[in-house]
Amino acid sequence: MTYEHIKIHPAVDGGVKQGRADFAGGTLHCNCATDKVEVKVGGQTAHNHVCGCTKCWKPDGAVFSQVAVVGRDAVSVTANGHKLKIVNEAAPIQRHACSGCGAHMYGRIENTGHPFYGLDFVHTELSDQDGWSEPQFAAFVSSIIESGVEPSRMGDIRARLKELGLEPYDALSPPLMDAIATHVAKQSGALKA
Ligand SMILES: N[C@@H](CCC(=O)N[C@@H](CSCO)C(=O)NCC(=O)O)C(=O)O
Ligand SMILES: [Zn+2]
Ligand SMILES: [Zn+2]
Repeated sequence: MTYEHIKIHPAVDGGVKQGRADFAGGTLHCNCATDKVEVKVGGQTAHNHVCGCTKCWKPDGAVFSQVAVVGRDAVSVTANGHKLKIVNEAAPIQRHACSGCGAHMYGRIENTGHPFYGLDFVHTELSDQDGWSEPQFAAFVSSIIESGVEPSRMGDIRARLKELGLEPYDALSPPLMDAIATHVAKQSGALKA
């Protein structure tokens, strides 16, 4: 039995494409026909994953987003930055979206106490270049129900994610959850800083 007919995200539906260890970054463009917002990412991304949460940007028709992190110092807006608007200033991840096409160009954490402060969130499918790090797991899988996916479809969707080698989690992956908990424990004093 294959679950190939279950669509997750265009970047993985045909199989997960491996990244290149020597890839040193590239350029993202929004989906506007003209005056595209351009963002330079000056390094390879990490922790790429598909995310089912309602906050991450998904291409039309996709059930999951695909999102990775990179150091904030590596991210710069190189064209048409005037089109960018922050989706929700109050969210931990401030997503800078193109007001023309809606694509999220980068998500930035401004709270210096956040476990992931220093990392920006980017969607490397907005780049024409090959070599970006491949998605490694599926996060916030149960959250797709919040976007209207029928709960009865969850078994097939999780089976497809496993078939693609994207282990499904209902939060982030265990290493990332451990990193968050370690940060919190160091802040509270439960662990030595
Ligand atoms: N059920 C909620 C979950 C939203 C959520 O917590 N999303 C995570 C992961 S986004 C990238 O992996 C998060 O860190 N959000 C912070 C933010 O969005 O600013 C839902 O689906 O909405
Ligand atoms: Zn645009
Ligand atoms: Zn998300």
